Amino acid sequence: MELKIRNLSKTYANGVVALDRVTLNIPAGMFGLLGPNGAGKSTLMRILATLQECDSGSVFLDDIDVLDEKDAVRRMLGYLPQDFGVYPKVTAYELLDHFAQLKGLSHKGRRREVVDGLLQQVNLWEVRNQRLGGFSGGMRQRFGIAQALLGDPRLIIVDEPTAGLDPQERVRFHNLLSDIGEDKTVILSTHIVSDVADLCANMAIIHKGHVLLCGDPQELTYEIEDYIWARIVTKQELPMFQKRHQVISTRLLTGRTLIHVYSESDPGDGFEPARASLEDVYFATIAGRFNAAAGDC
Ligand SMILES: Nc1ncnc2c1ncn2[C@@H]1O[C@H](COP(=O)(O)OP(=O)(O)OP(=O)(O)O)[C@@H](O)[C@H]1O
Repeated sequence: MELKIRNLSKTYANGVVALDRVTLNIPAGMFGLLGPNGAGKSTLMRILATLQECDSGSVFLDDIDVLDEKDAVRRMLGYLPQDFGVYPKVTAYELLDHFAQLKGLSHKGRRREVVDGLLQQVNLWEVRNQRLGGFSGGMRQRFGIAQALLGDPRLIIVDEPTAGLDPQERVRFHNLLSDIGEDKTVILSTHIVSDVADLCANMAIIHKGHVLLCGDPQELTYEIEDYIWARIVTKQELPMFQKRHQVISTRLLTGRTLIHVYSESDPGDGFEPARASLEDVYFATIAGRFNAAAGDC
């Protein structure tokens, strides 16, 4: 199954251009859509989930015209929105059972099987009779995945699911997503680079409504490897280095600052070749320095 997005554009009534001729191919498996706040990720996710209209462009899910055949898309779609709210006073079991009825699972025995199975899959079986209001952020997000999986969707869209989760909950959530991702198309929108580095076989970076880069995260990291240089500087030295070099990231390291710069040749000034990571790819791309695969998305 492949999702083909062509020249998708959306301008809001206030004049903000959220998407500007976005073109992307999204194959089966886990796909990461990475971009800073305001990049246009949620707008794109909502259009793909048939919840919002675009101005122009086309989207095809294999043969299905996503912008036109909304009912067909909805039958094979699972969606976890960024602001997924739950009713605090009902239990996990009751709410999932309710969503299952809305999805058309009218046969009681069959519904019970599906709801039981999903609660086990997302590891909420033990707490199924507890009220959702008492759930942690991670538990709530896992519940969100359970409802997105109702009806056995082939396309799953999750919008910024790990924001606000603690590291342990994030790992748990990653494991859950990677299990699902094996035989479906999962689009994960996020501004957290490690979500994509840990999980996704393919990715795109979106910024100010434009797709800047796409490809395999490991290959992209490999491509940038020779251009990333590091050194430690003091707080006072930092502005000088920022003036003289293309600094793409700064990180505090026991009171001092580790900086990474992008340079196609040895930048001198005491820099050493650094081991590149997807974070370097991300920051260099956002800074307009790296566009290895632009145009091939
Ligand atoms: N309903 C709306 N009306 C006007 N502008 C909007 C609307 N929704 C989003 N925008 C603007 O469109 C741009 C893209 O927003 P969008 O929510 O798609 O980005 P995002 O990448 O998902 O960011 P975030 O992580 O902050 O949600 C932003 O500048 C945002 O302020």
